[in-house]
Amino acid sequence: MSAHAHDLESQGTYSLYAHEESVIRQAESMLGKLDEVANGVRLLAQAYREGYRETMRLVRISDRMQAELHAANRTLLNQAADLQRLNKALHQEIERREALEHELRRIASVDELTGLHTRRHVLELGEHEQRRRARHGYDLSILMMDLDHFKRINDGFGHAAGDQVLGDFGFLLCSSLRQGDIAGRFGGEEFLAILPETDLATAQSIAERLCKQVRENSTLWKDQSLAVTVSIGLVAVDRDESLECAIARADHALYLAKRAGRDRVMVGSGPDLDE
Ligand SMILES: Nc1nc2c(ncn2[C@@H]2O[C@H](COP(=O)(O)OP(=O)(O)OP(=O)(O)O)[C@@H](O)[C@H]2O)c(=O)[nH]1
Repeated sequence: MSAHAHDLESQGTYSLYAHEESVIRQAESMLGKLDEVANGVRLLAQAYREGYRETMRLVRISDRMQAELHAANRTLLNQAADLQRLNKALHQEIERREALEHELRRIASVDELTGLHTRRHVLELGEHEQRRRARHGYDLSILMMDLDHFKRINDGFGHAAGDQVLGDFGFLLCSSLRQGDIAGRFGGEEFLAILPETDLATAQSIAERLCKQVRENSTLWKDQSLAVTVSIGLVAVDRDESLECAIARADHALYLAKRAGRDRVMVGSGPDLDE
C-alpha cells in the first residue's frame, strides 16, 4: 500500500473501484448526451409531423379549390352555351319581328285588290310631294276618280266580279301614268292620282285619255264582258294650298262630273273661288 493510499484509507474515503466509477460516470454522461440526441430527434420528428400535416392540409385545400374551379368553369361553359342559345333565339325573334313589321308596313301601304297604294299611304306620299313642290315650285296636279254605277256591277254579277273590275281599273290606271306619278285606292271604288311636275293642261289630257281607255276596255268575267266608265275631278294644286284642300276641290269637281252625266273629266275651280 502506498503512503497516499494508506492515508486515504486511514481517512475512510478511498474507493477500490475508482476506475470503474469513472467509467460509469462517463457512461452516465454519454447516456445524458444520448437523451439530448433522442430529445432532438423527437423534436425533429414532431416538427416533421406538423410540417407534413400542414402540407397535407394545404394539398387538401388546393384539391378543393381545383374542384371548385372546375365546377365554376363547367357552370361558366354551360352559361355561355345558354347565352349562345338565347342570343340565337333573340336573333330569330328580331328577324321574325322585322319580317312581321315589313309585312305590316306592306299591308298598310299596298291595297291587296288593286296593287295600288292604300289611302293612308297615298296621302303620306302626297304630303311629301306637296312639301317638295313648295320648295322647288314645280306644278302638281291631282285626279280624283270614281267608277260609275259600280253598284250595278256588284248587284248584277256579284261582289267577286266587282273586285275583278276594281283590279282591272287599278292596272289600267297604273299603266297609263308615268313613273313618279302616285296612284292610290282612296275608298271603295274611288281612286286618287297625284301627278308631280304636271300642269293642269297635261293632267287634263292624261285624265281624258284614262277616261277613254276605261270606256274602251272591259273586264272579262265568266265569258261576259263587264263595261264600266269613270268620272274624274281634276285640280292643279295651288301654291301654299294644303293637300287636303286640293283633294276637297278635286272631290267637288268629281261630284260635278257625276252630276253632269258621268264618264267625263271636270276641272275644279281655283281654291279662292271654291266654297
Ligand atoms: N266589289 C267591291 N265592291 C265595293 C268595294 N268597295 C265598295 N264597293 C261597292 O261600290 C259600290 C259603290 O256604290 P255607290 O256609292 O252607290 O256608287 P256607284 O254605284 O258607283 O254610283 P256613282 O258613284 O254615283 O256612279 C257599293 O255597292 C259598294 O258596296 C270593294 O272593295 N269591292
